[in-house]
Amino acid sequence: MTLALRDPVLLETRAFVAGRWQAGTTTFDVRNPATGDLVARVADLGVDAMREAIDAAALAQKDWAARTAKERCTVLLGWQALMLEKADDLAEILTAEMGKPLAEARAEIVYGASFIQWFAEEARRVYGDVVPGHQRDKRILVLKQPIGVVGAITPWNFPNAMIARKVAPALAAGCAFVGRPARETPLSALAMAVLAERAGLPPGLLSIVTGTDSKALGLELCTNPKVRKLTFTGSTEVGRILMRQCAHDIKKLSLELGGNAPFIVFDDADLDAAVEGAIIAKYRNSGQTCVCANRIYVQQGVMEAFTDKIAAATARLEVGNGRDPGVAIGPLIDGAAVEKVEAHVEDAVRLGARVIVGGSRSALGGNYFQPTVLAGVERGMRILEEETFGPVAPLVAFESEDEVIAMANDTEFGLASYFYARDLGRVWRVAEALEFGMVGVNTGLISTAEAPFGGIKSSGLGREGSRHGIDDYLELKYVCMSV
Ligand SMILES: NC(=O)C1=CN([C@@H]2O[C@H](COP(=O)(O)OP(=O)(O)OC[C@H]3O[C@@H](n4cnc5c(N)ncnc54)[C@H](OP(=O)(O)O)[C@@H]3O)[C@@H](O)[C@H]2O)C=CC1
Ligand SMILES: O=C(O)[C@H](O)CS(=O)(=O)O
Repeated sequence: MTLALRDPVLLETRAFVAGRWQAGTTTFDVRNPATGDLVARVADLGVDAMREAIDAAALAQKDWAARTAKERCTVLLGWQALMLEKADDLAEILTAEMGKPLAEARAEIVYGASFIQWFAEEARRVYGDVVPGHQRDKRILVLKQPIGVVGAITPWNFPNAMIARKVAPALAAGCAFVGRPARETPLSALAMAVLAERAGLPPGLLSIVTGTDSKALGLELCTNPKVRKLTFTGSTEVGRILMRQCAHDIKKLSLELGGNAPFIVFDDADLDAAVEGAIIAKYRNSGQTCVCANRIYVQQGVMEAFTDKIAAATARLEVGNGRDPGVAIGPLIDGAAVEKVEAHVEDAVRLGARVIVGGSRSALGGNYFQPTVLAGVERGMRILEEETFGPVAPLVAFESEDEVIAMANDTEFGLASYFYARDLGRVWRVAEALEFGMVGVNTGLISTAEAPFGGIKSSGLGREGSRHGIDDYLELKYVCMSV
């Protein structure tokens, strides 16, 4: 498969390790989820390369931290500008390796670049404190200093933005960064590294180590004492493994894990707005985001009207190759993902749910699944208990506010949640009662660099974005000065 890139150099297949492009001795295939076509063969590196990257990062970080915040800001803004300038090429690469519709891929590039801009600006506002002394001869200072070398492990569903959301605060804070992208989607991260080098990031400060042995590469990041922080986005199951592996060194951790977002439609909602929000919250990235609406609760009095509207809107979603104009639902990442979605639908139907739209694999075959609306979904069905990570909207009826709050909170996860209502008292009560890190009120799209993205309970630790996001890459130092 040949990509039509204006800047073909961006399709880099070597790993970026310690300031050098390394081809390694073996490669692994990256295939297009839409067609199965080979996109590229990428360097398959191992633990030796990871150690080399970490060693180089530790050296480069000292000088980077010694630069002024304005100097770091300037380099990062140059990188951001290059990402935007090359957005079309970066989107082509992203869609080829991950499958999302081209318009969504381009939006992801802009989203990723917004984190680099945001934290470039935040770099210059990392303020410490001067505290009134506790004794006449004491002066108290609080310094904020970069934590050091940061390791990152990122998933396939946002192969640009999940790197950007981590590397931006890390570099802005004065840290160094060693990233290991998912085997399915390494090309977006490598293209970002090409642009980082062009932007003037010092050699060794940023490494992207590609390889199929995710366990060994991850273990090195977790256990190498030079790595002072690990940031991970992916499943809760893997997050637990990484957390255990980091325990020996007491590494600082940021974990963006799984979700099971409720989407609640009250009887005082603007139903057309609620349907628009549900379509975005459910079907963005073909349902493969951790903040997708996984459960849709509709108050009984508006269930029929809402079902008709969301069914009509879902039926209009075109399924196909993400490169084709007008496609809203691309392929899922692989066959296992399709099998999981299919199993959730089959389980729900077996237990009494009704298919209103879709309900099975697309006639296109391969990794395509029809956007689906299920009615009559009830507790005990897998589709409510587990994260589907696919284009299926399960509708659950409820009667009262208290009932739906209890159902919405009845999950180990606590990442995103959404509800539509217009009564002011209800909006306050529900927003405060939902046990999630993020609440969308009358909107189905909440992710932005300005806001703290993250969850509670089994959805993870820490926040990415906002003025809070850089704190996870800093250490506080208390200086008590006797004068
Ligand atoms: N909270 C959030 O922002 C997000 C959460 N997620 C969650 O992740 C899941 C889907 O994404 P998915 O990529 O399949 O998640 P996984 O957790 O399977 O994989 C995420 C990353 O971890 C790597 N990995 C897997 N096992 C290990 C290990 N033992 N040690 C080190 N690294 C490992 C993978 O590499 P490889 O693929 O090469 O094995 C990949 O790069 C869903 O639950 C979703 O909710 C996903 C994205 C965002
Ligand atoms: O990985 C994800 O699912 C992203 O965090 C979703 S978002 O940031 O694009 O909303």
